[in-house]
Amino acid sequence: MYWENLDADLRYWTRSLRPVQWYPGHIAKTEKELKEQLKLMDVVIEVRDARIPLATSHPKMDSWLGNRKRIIVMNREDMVSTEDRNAWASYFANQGTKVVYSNGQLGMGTMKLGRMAKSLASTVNTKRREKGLLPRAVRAGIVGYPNVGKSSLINRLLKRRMCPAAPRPGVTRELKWVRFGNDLELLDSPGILPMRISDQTAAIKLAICDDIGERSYDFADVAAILVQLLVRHPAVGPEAFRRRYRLEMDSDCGKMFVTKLSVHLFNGDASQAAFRILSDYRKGKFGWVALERPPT
Ligand SMILES: Nc1nc2c(ncn2[C@@H]2O[C@H](COP(=O)(O)OP(=O)(O)OP(=O)(O)O)[C@@H](O)[C@H]2O)c(=O)[nH]1
Repeated sequence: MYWENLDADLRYWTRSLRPVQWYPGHIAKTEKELKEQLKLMDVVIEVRDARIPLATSHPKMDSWLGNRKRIIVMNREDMVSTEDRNAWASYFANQGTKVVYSNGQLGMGTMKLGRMAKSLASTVNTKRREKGLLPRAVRAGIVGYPNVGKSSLINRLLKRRMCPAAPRPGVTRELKWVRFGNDLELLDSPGILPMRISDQTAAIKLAICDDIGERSYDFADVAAILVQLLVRHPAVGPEAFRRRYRLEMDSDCGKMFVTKLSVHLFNGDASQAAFRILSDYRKGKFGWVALERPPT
């Protein structure tokens, strides 16, 4: 029931909030360049946040890819439960989509990703050989929303720090080619986002998961929605809040809880209370739970 009602609830809760919008100049520039560069790719590696695989899928990606081969990387696999992971694995398997689960921080999944990219693109060199040409390195483009872990994955694949990785969105500013052995070339790119996020439920999830610039949203609004999501979540519930903050939930209204916590711990500063709740979710203090399950 929880997952079936979630989107309708979210739409209802977000309808009166200030829209979350974030489209910094470097993202606009990237989108243009990336569209050109994608034409050169043999395979595209699309990195998503495993907690919100739908909200981190770009609406234009399918049309940019055409019939180019694609691998979906579900990064931050450590931040979801086994049930979440299994649900998405069978969803993608049913669609026939190639998926790799990974942890960009520890490097899990990166070897498999490298192997899969090379094998998916092996036809490139078969064709070249037929034409009497020498083989060339396979070109793989790594694309995805800001902060989902693209640079971390590349650094892990290469086993060295080639691309700056940081715990905030918008760090990678330029497209950058890096070589992986003799047979794979990777293109790291800054995060991309739609110019207008038409679906505000997706925008709120991006804010909760720290995949969008902090200045684009109001902490207290976003934390209030997160509380409402978690209180209803079968694996979290009000008890988790009571234990963590030693505070009773008087209702399932998130805004009221944020206010109560602010009085209890932060001299009435709602923004600080909201930030605490958001960072506790991001650190897994309510357990590792995804915010999306596959559509049924
Ligand atoms: N827990 C966890 N953290 C991760 C994982 N992958 C990356 N991170 C962290 O997430 C943050 C963002 O990672 P980056 O690699 O900078 O993300 P990016 O997609 O290149 O970001 P932009 O440069 O904004 O496009 C860093 O603090 C990483 O350490 C993961 O699988 N699990």
